[in-house]
Amino acid sequence: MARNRYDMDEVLEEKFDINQVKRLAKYVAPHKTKMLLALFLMLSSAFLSTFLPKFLQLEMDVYIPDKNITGIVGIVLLTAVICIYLVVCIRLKITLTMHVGQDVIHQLREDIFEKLQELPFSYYDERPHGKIQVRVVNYVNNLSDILSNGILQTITDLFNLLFIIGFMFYMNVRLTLICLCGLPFLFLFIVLIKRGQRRAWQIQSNKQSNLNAYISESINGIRVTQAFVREDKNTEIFNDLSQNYRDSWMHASYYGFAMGPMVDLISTITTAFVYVLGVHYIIDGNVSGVSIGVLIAFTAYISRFWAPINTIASFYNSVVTAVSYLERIFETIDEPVEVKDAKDAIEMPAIQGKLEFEHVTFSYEKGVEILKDVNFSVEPGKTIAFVGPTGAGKSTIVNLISRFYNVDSGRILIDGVDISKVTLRSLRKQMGVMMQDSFIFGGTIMDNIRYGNKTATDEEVIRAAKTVCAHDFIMQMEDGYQTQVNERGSRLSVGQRQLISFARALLADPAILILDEATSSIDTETEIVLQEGLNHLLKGRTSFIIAHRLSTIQNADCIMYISDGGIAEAGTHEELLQKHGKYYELYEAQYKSV
Ligand SMILES: Nc1ncnc2c1ncn2[C@@H]1O[C@H](COP(=O)(O)OP(=O)(O)OP(=O)(O)O)[C@@H](O)[C@H]1O
Repeated sequence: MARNRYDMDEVLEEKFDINQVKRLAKYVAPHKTKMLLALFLMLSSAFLSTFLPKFLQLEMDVYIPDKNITGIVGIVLLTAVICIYLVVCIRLKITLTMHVGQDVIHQLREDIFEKLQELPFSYYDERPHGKIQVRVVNYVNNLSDILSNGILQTITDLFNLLFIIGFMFYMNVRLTLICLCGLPFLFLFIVLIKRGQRRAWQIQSNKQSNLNAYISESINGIRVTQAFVREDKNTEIFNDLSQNYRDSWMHASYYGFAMGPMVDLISTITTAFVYVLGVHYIIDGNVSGVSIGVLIAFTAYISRFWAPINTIASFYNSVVTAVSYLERIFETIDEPVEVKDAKDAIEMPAIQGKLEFEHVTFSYEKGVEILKDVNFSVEPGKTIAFVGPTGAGKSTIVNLISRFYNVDSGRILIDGVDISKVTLRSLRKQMGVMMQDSFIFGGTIMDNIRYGNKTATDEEVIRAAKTVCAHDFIMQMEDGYQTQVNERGSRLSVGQRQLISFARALLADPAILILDEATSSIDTETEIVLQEGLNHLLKGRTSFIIAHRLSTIQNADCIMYISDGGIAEAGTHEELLQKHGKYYELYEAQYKSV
């Protein structure tokens, strides 16, 4: 898939796919008891309420002319009981549907988040994070309305409509047929606007996604923005995106807005016809069975007839809107996980630490090979350093060891086992990875270090922190290890964040340790002390260290110089210096610059 940006719309599905709605129905299915109860309440109240105009007609045509006080009081009492029942039903129904709606939304959100947890790096490489967020939060929230109320209300309204049509036929067939004449016009209108309406809502969801992507990007990059005084330009971009969102929303809403007036227009015309013909029939002398009472009751039914049609039409609008969100939600849930356990994947046995790259070729994007036919072998317990120019592929190699990406061809073996044949969990559990981006999560420093080893005791956490020389600065903070830090660790220096991530990687007690620029922002003095602790700790573990500062890796068992998609040179520090090759040049350049 081509990479997406905040100003690029995502590809839209062509056809309205009813399966999206069916899938949503599956989420509702586990709540069928509550839904059925709510449906019963709604149907029973709908059924009972259809009697009210009939009672009115009886009063007008029979009990009042006959001065039948008992009849009048009876009808009033019955009406009151029905009204109380209706009120109770409505309250109960709202509570039930609200619960179901929110439970379904919760489940959808859980599923989408669970999926996001397993999607590989490549998924996140391809799109702005704001576009992912919008699916989990906004799109799912937008379903709330249809789920909480829409489905049941529509079913009820359909039944309501049937009851009302039944009563209308019972009261007068001719007037009912006149009334029904309006419906084909409404259907025709719906068919005519359907395509445009759907597209409009899809576009609106895209614009919302773009806006969200830009907000997220702007928040993450706010420091750079302010440093480069780009606030005005960013506000301009934001305004454009926001304006696009607004316009697309308005455009899509017009379709919905058009529906109401259309129903009103058709209902007004048909009601006018009913009045004209009704009065005509009354004047004609009740030949068609139309009395004044019948006409009054009938017009009451007409207003009840169009009300559910209006709700059904607006439900239809909501479904069209919801499908444009559902497409995106289910697209994420269905996203194929490229990096996943093979069907017959085995558990990775306890790692001894031998690692082999056999003819490994890898590209992030088709046709752009970053690693070409890479071969090397590492014995257990050895420390390997990768050095080389920026963008050469050092991080890529270590990312492949943890299988964050699949290789295009070739194999990576640990202790002779192809890592694509073992479960990701059993593989990664035995690795400690410290990436370039020392991400800090919101919470305490203790939680952050314990992130990869939930069962580690406080003492173990402190020991890891001491090993990486983080203990002193942590103890200087107001609450020591219990000090709260924000997401990304905004109150910590970059070096402090690195030390915390370092401690986190060590605490996992990994058989294979990967340190990608682990100490790049740490002062030289601390680094020397850290190095001592580290040397002790690296004993017995296979470790891969990426470093630009060559002083950090001089003691490595093997240094590999990565360039041009492969290993240009490999050997110990001394061997490579004697070679007078690229490593030598790099070392000389650094040495001279000191
Ligand atoms: N997620 C990605 N999608 C596409 N290309 C990528 C991605 N990550 C890295 N690359 C490209 O792959 C190449 C190797 O990147 P890599 O991060 O492995 O380099 P590196 O040697 O670790 O660089 P540095 O020393 O700057 O960290 C670079 O040209 C980079 O542009």
